[in-house]
Amino acid sequence: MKPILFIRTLVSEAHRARIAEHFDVLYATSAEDIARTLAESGPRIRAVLTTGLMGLTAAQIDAMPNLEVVCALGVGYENIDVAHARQRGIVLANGAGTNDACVADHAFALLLATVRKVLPLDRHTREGGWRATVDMPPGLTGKRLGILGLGAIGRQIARRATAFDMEVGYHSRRARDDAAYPYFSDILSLAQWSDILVLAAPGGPATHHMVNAQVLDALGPQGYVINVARGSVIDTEALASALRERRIAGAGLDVYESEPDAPETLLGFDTLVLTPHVGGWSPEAVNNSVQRFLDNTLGHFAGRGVVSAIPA
Ligand SMILES: NC(=O)C1=CN([C@@H]2O[C@H](COP(=O)(O)OP(=O)(O)OC[C@H]3O[C@@H](n4cnc5c(N)ncnc54)[C@H](O)[C@@H]3O)[C@@H](O)[C@H]2O)C=CC1
Ligand SMILES: O=C(O)C(=O)COP(=O)(O)O
Repeated sequence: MKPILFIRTLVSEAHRARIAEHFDVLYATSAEDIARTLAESGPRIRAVLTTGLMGLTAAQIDAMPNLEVVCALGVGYENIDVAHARQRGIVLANGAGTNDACVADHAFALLLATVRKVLPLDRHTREGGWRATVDMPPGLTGKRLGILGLGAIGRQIARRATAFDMEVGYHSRRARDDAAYPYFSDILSLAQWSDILVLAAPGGPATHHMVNAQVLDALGPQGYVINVARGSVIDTEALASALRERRIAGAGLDVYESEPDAPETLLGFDTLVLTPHVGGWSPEAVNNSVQRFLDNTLGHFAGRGVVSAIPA
């Protein structure tokens, strides 16, 4: 008999079919359907697939007394009640390293579009404008790129920046022995040094509003911020004020405090490039993440353990 898996986040039909070779799948994505599934089948569920955004609450965990393993499809797990799950002895795993290249590509897509003003120039061209009437956008060569979080994604961003002949610096919880880039012991000094600040650290309380008015002012009127991490890392109101008062030059955002909506206060700026949390979204990256989910859960049920446990 296959173990019963509850998928509580959007997963394509093709991927669900692949997963169903190994599990009996219960699939629910709306709040109502999730509540009904838990009420009807909670005790039968042995595994859950969710995401950082969709999470899993303590009450939901308690509705599944025989739950053994919870997996986040992607890397982030900020809305999974990890402490509660651990208390219950539930194994936790994520898709660490499955989408890093894709997210780094996307960070660069946002970075280039923002700094080289691609969207306003596209509009200008379609309206019959030509180059004499627009401000010259800056180039990237020789610019300083500051990275918050030199993990899997941060390193891929650093490699790409090096290929663009940019200087790279970073701030993480600690300096890394295996990275030659200059380390800054706090975000403020990194922002003071940087022309462009790229955020690639996890969400959650430790990074909440790390990028505030002071950090944006340290970046300065020629500075840019790119966020592919989590919306909570930037104080949205402080960013809106800095853009309105031109205290920074622009921003590129893939993630928001108000997901799944982009905040109203940001929609009017043409110094801003927005995408709807698609940084880890490519056929290749999603395939990797689904494969990792299978490796994790099948490893667990075969007694080998998961491949990428969420760190303690
Ligand atoms: N836009 C998107 O679609 C995606 C966003 N993400 C976000 O990016 C984050 C990072 O992903 P990975 O690089 O794969 O994870 P990772 O775990 O490999 O790297 C995280 C890095 O952040 C640093 N960090 C953690 N807490 C910190 C703190 N309080 N202050 C400073 N640095 C801190 C760590 O030291 C580490 O270097 C994920 O947690 C997720 O929130 C991840 C994938 C897709
Ligand atoms: O890997 C991550 O953390 C991501 O943000 C990717 O999105 P997802 O978790 O698949 O909703």
